Amino acid sequence: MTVLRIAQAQMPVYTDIKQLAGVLKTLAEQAVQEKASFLTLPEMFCCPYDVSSFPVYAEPQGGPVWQICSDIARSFHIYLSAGTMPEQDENRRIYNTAYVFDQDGRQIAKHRKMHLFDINVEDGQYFQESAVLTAGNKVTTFETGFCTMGLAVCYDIRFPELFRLMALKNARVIFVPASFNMTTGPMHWELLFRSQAVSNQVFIVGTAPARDINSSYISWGHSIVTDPWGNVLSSMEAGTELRITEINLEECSRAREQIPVLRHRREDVYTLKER
Ligand SMILES: O=C(O)CCC(=O)C(=O)O
Repeated sequence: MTVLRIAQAQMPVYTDIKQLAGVLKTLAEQAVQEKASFLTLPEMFCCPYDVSSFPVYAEPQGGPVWQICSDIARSFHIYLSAGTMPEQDENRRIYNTAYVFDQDGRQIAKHRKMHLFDINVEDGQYFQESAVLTAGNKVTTFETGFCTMGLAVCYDIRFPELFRLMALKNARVIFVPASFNMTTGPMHWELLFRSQAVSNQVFIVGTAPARDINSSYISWGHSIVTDPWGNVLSSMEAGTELRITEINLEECSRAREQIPVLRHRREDVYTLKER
């Protein structure tokens, strides 16, 4: 099948697990009514985006929020890109982790944010994820009934090598749960999504939390879908919204045939390899 419908939930952060379960159920119901095959959630949809909160809300893979997501995917028979949540491993290390579940509720992908968000912009945003988080070290692609897809988290979008490696593994759609801010959002959000999409001739689906001006970190919102030609197919404002976007996977092949940049790489001069 070449056409697929993606439902993106730009939603507030819910820390109460019962409330979260109810909201996700409603979102999944609406997504299914709209004939979407995928539902996507934002970065840290179940935990304030704040270094002091990550250890408080961290759970192991298979924990309560993970279980709710798996149940939602299975009950509504929908693929779920379950944003990210703080994940704690057996050594008490904490990661910013994205999971994807298939329509039977099985986990089919897991990506631990590979590039930690440590920035300090003069008169703007400061953040130091590395104060509490550990970086992942795997490039993540996975198979679906539609095509190979990829997964990255927010700041990862600034690293063209990662996106090129996913494209070389034949990813045609890349999910990016993300939460840019009021400094870097207006400057770089759309530019980065468009540039990674056009350079690698992939669809990129960026899903952000709804803006909450009372939180310590204010989300830019603007959840987005970009296509393999670098077009913006969908772009939200900052508020809560469930947005459906239809994508035609044929566009990936068309872009790659007509402007064959992946084939034109000069591997005799430079190489990019995954360790
Ligand atoms: O790269 C940026 O400007 C924002 C990144 C970010 O907010 C994040 O990684 O959570």
